[in-house]
Amino acid sequence: MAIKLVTTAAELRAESARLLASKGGSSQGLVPTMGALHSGHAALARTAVAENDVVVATVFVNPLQFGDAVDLDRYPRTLEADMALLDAEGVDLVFAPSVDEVYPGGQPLVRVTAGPLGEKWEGASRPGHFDGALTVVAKLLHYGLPGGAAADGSTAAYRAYFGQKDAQQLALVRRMVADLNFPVEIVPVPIVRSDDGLALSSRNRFLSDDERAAALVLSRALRLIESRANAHEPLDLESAVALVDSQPLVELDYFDVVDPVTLEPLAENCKETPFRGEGLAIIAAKVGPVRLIDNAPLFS
Ligand SMILES: Nc1ncnc2c1ncn2[C@@H]1O[C@H](COP(=O)(O)OP(=O)(O)OP(=O)(O)O)[C@@H](O)[C@H]1O
Ligand SMILES: CC(C)(CO)[C@@H](O)C(=O)[O-]
Ligand code: BAL
Repeated sequence: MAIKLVTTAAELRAESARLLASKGGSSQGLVPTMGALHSGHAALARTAVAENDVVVATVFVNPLQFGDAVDLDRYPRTLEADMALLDAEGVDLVFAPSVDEVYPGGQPLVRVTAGPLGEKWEGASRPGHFDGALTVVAKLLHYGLPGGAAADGSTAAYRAYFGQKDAQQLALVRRMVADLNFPVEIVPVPIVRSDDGLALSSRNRFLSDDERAAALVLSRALRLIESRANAHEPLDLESAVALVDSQPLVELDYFDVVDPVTLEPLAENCKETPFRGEGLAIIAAKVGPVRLIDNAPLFS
């Protein structure tokens, strides 16, 4: 394997500086993950490798963003397989720190607050989740800063890659980077799905065969809304909700069409009259033991 594993911030900076110097590189990409990698993560890594001279992936299951201790304990940890997947995509470095490395004094006293955008949708079901996620993303973005400077004193361009599957997380990361002037470009990567439409997620492995089959109703409901938007028809959310509700193994949490930046619901008249404009259809549901999220951008 060409890929190298580092576990401390000091090693990461030194290796990043060494690689940028040896490749004569002028850009570094960061791919933050919680591990248990699948083809969705591979797409993030592939995009980062195509656009940067040096690519760092991080694998860290962040306790701060889990409200539920059971969810944290059972979160899959598969570092060896993760390294092989990232190596195959051409990633240079994997940063997989311990909890002590990231939070040496225990839980941090000072944290990032996600604000009102962090309290709706996923935030309403997972209180504190986005404060925890943004706090670690802030730290990861700092860890992943390109090491060293080129001989002419210039520093490398810096990009970080996030999946559109976690649309609220992406919107919040963009706000944090804009509001707090982080020197990094945030690059969104489209959702990767199974052939049958299910959005890939590390948690899908906890679905039974029946639950997995039932979970397909999420992407089907999104496709319904998407086809109506494309045809400039009224979105008729009620009938899509009824489709989800017809599936007894699926417990719907929310389904709405929102502004893609603010995540505020579009006005009712935008949903009830022939659709024109831009929106994001978002859905979350519990299927058996797993909370699933999915979304679809609408342009018309
Ligand atoms: N199917 C997917 N398509 C594109 N990006 C994805 C997909 N799944 C995850 N990602 C992105 O990968 C990054 C790391 O996500 P994470 O490690 O939480 O994986 P995950 O599969 O979303 O896990 P879980 O669903 O269990 O939270 C995030 O930016 C996330 O949006
Ligand atoms: C961005 C992230 C790696 C922070 O822990 C996590 O929320 C995730 O995997 O989406
Ligand atoms: N992919 C989002 C991280 C989480 O579910 O905690």
